[in-house]
Amino acid sequence: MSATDHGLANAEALDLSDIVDTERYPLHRPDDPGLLKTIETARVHLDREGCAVLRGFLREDRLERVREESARMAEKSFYNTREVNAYFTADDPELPERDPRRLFMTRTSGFVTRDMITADTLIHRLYVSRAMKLLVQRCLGEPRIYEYADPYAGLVLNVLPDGTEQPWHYDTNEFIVTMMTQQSENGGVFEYCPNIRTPRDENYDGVGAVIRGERTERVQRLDLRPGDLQLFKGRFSLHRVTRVEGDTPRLTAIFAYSRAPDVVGRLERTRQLYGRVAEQHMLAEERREERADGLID
Ligand SMILES: O=C(O)CCC(=O)C(=O)O
Ligand SMILES: [Fe+2]
Repeated sequence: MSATDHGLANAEALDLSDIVDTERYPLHRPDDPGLLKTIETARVHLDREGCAVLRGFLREDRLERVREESARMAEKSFYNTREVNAYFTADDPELPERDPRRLFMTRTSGFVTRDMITADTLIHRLYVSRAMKLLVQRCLGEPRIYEYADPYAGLVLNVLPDGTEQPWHYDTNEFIVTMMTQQSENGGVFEYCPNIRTPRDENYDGVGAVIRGERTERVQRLDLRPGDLQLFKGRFSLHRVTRVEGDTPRLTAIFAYSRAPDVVGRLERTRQLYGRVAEQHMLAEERREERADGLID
């Protein structure tokens, strides 16, 4: 045990061998040929279809602990249910009924936020560690990535109990890193349509067909298991988590990193997702408003 290995979240940690399967993913040896190959493969998959999975990232003998920790935290989850389309926009009665902007689905988001995830949990230790950030930035081909400055959103546990789902949507951030910590008995499958839209073409016909269930050949189903690490670029790939069935909630840790430092979520979005806001959200919003008024910058 090194001087800095105190069993708490440690931003300098390079050796994660008590959490990560370092036989398979030797993060503490950045130039290991096997690791270089893993990173190269992840980059190819991310470029081609916006998704890469590092199977069995977590040590097998840590699966039960991470499951227990997250199941305990899940009891503190805040839930919010609303009707949304894939773009999170309001209904527009001027558009034809078949337009995907008019297809509304029930979304229940359940989240445990970073401030409720203690520094001794495995997911918190992973999130802040240097080794994890290095791995993610190398897989994405980014020069550097940062933790969110947001006191809630940087690390969250997503909770999907019986009967809930995450309907078809795009993400607003460039990429997310996730790790399932508890699988549901049935359902809860991650499905995605690689690059179904591009910056120049929304492809409303294709998107509408997928949402209505008419074009299943475009849909890829990912057999995710607890302990797998998933990297996903969700700006252009429509995706969902199918309805969970059974008494065991589907639990997923979401590790949010950004290309720029100091990212703080919007005030109203934060209130909607997590049911409350912190001082940082209010301050960040004031600064944004000042900038919009042209008073600073
Ligand atoms: O839980 C997952 O596997 C994906 C979640 C997701 O799509 C999101 O949080 O935007
Ligand atoms: Fe998403």
